[in-house]
Amino acid sequence: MKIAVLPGDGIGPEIVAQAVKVLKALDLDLELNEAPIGGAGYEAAGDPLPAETLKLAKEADAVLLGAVGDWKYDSLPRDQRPERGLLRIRKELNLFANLRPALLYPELASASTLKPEVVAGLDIMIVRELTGDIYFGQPRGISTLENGEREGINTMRYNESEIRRIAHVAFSIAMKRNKKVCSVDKANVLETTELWRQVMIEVAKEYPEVELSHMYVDNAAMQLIRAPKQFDVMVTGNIFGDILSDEASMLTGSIGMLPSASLDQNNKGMYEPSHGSAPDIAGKDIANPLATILSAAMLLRYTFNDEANASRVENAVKKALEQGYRTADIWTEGTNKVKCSEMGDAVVAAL
Ligand SMILES: NC(=O)c1ccc[n+]([C@@H]2O[C@H](COP(=O)([O-])OP(=O)(O)OC[C@H]3O[C@@H](n4cnc5c(N)ncnc54)[C@H](O)[C@@H]3O)[C@@H](O)[C@H]2O)c1
Ligand SMILES: CC(C)[C@H](C(=O)O)[C@@H](O)C(=O)O
Ligand SMILES: [Mg+2]
Repeated sequence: MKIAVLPGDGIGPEIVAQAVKVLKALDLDLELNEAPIGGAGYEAAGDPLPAETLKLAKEADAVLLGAVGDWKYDSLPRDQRPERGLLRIRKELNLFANLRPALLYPELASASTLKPEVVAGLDIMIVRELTGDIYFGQPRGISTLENGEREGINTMRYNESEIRRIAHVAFSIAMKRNKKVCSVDKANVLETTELWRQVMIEVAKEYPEVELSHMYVDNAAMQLIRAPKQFDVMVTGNIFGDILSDEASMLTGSIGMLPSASLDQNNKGMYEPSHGSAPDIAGKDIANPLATILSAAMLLRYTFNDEANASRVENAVKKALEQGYRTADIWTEGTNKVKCSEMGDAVVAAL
């Protein structure tokens, strides 16, 4: 198994080290190759996605990524900023399907800011389209108008085939779950998402067993907090999925619990936590590494088809939580507050 390991910035190196520790403890035939991305790529090669890093990622079966970004790069030209490196690698590898499972481990019911009964038993799969939408649409930029005023522009854009392929991913996943897909759009206002809705309805005909519903994104944001367990699979575009997945992470106790898989048509994938580089807590060994460890489990499941080891890692996470280990973000009275590296050790010990 050839894995490109891209720790990135901020807490990236700390959390990726824990996931690597867990993967190594599994006794698999692993070839791990590390390379810089994001701010680390800019420092090393003047490019947030250095050519060497991209080559390594393309040659690997899968990519394990930490996070990118730091405030100190915010004044760089946009193409040199860390986030652009992440967007480019997603596009270059054609990782159009971003799976973000929001699953509540029962031990963390009281770590959520919502009432335990609202979140108990939560198990939502957010399917976010990842290589289209306003993130990539042209034209974009900031220009100066004739009257001297500046104008910022981004273009929300989806073509039919992009919507169709993410719809198939969502419906196929729903077939293995509770057979419910909620498509989230803003079809009452935006033509892009009016087309999104039309294509969802067309594709749904190929999956007669799956119940398709539609929800406007503003209502979806509210429903996720009001009654999150009504959802099974949620499918949505890039920007709405970015926002709703951060929101959903809090249902699981912390943003530090939400893993992700970004897949191409052949399940080659990049695996990363849904959260960012958390510059506010970087370098202190206090970040929650579980989202990254759970992303490594997704790597085993989706790219290597190794359900046994994927479940082994997930069960070890569950056991570590049952044993009372908690990083600061999920700590509650009566549990054992541990550092990031100690949480990694606890998961390894529970394998
Ligand atoms: N996929 C990615 O690489 C990714 C995702 C989101 C944001 N970013 C970037 O990260 C930087 C910081 O962005 P932000 O502050 O808006 O979002 P963030 O997700 O980095 O942090 C938001 C808050 O959540 C906390 N947090 C995040 N991950 C945590 C973890 N594992 N354990 C404990 N607490 C955690 C942080 O301390 C912070 O208070 C920016 O440069 C942004 O562009 C990168
Ligand atoms: C850092 C940023 C480019 C990224 C995104 O918006 O996709 C992040 O927020 C995420 O959710 O992975
Ligand atoms: Mg995000």
